[in-house]
Amino acid sequence: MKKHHFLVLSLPAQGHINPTLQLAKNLARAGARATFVTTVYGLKQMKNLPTQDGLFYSSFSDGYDDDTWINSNKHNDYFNDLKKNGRKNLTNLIQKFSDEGHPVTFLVYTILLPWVAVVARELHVPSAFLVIQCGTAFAIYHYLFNSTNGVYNSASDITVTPSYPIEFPELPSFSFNDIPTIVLPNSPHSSIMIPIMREHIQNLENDPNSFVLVNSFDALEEKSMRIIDKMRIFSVGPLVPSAFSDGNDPKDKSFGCELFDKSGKNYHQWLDSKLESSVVYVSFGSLAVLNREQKEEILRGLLESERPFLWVMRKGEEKGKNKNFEYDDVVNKNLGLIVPWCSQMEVLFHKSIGCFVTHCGWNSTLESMVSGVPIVGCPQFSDQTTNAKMVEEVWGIGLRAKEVEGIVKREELKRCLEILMGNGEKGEEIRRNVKKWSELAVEAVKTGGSSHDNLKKFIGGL
Ligand SMILES: O=c1ccn([C@@H]2O[C@H](COP(=O)(O)OP(=O)(O)O[C@H]3O[C@H](CO)[C@@H](O)[C@H](O)[C@H]3O)[C@@H](O)[C@H]2O)c(=O)[nH]1
Repeated sequence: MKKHHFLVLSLPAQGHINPTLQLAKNLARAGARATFVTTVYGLKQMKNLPTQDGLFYSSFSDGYDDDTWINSNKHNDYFNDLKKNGRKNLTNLIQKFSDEGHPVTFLVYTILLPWVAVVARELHVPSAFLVIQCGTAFAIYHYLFNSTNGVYNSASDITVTPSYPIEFPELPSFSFNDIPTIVLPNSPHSSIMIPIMREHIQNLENDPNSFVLVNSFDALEEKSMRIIDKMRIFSVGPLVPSAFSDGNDPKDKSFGCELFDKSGKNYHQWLDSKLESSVVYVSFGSLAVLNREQKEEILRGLLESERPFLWVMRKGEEKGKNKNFEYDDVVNKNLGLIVPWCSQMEVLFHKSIGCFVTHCGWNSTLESMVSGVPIVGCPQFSDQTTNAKMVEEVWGIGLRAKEVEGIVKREELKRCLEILMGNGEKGEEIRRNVKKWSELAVEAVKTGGSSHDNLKKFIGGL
């Protein structure tokens, strides 16, 4: 079999790096050469990178070598510069690899980098879009942007409102509230994301040398994947460290790159002191910022539900504009533990964890599923709304908390926790589903499982 050299590209956001780097590790483990590539600034932030045979790192300049795009409030300018600088600098990087005797044979790129497909086409290198959201979100993007009958298929108008709900065979209806917010007209991100998603779908339609890799698995989303014809799609997930999934590489215990400082607090010891399945784990990922009212309601709900909790509040979130937040009270009275960051996979696998209150970022959703922990979904933006719907209505592994004027109130949180962690029938049914999906997820990535075989087929067919 031809020895491939994959460049696997991601922007430096935690939720993007984790699955992308994991795919690079899996490709290297399958015998290929895999180079994980991000921006110059991003690579500088990535400390203690995992080492593995066949795994390498590199970077290209987006023109912002001393800062991160996430801090910039001029996202439109950033994405224009990224495209311009990225195309030129990635082309140079590919030439450099060729000069050094490691020609690039395949490009894999993530959601914010659609122009990589153009570089691939120009250089006659095949490429794949790695979908790091759920396959159903991708099916929705395809529905909206495909050039045959997509609502947004014309290059200009992004103010058109598609008619909702969207109906797909064998899936529940997707109303306005269930669609990834990034493609809703007038959402804060739509002026950037609608053109990006259109570009992705149309690049894939126009390039016979293109593939789609999805961080999902066949049993979980085959109905959604069936909606899209004429694309070569391989589900290769869940992309989580091997020690937590297929077990083939017990040393692979973490994604391997954390952009946030972990706590000095010993949350492991704290978790060890708690009863089995008694702790509520709360985290809203690496990007979402909750407003003060929402934090108060979650805090009240947790305290009133009288269950111990471990809450990830990224640095700065607990202070500043949230002055009245009773952070110190919680810490001083040892009611729960608030940490600025943690090893989420390890936490989810800890026997004391009984439930995950999450924004339903796709990584958190999959990680919770693999670990067998039921979910209270409190989606904030992007694909999180779609994920929360699937969690509740399709996979039955949790509940989507209901909002009142955009806020999940304390009573609602208490209600969800009581269902998921109490003794009622509904909770038992959800816990049974969680166990089922956890087993199926692990089965998919084990040798001979669908995702394992899909990756082999994908590499073997190139
Ligand atoms: O204390 C923490 C908190 C999080 N994580 C990890 O950080 C990642 C967070 O990813 P995700 O749950 O997907 O959330 P976001 O960081 O918000 O991810 C962005 O990217 C995802 C992938 O495209 C989207 O699904 C989300 O909506 C989008 O907000 C996960 O792997 C977690 O394990 C930690 O390791 N420690």
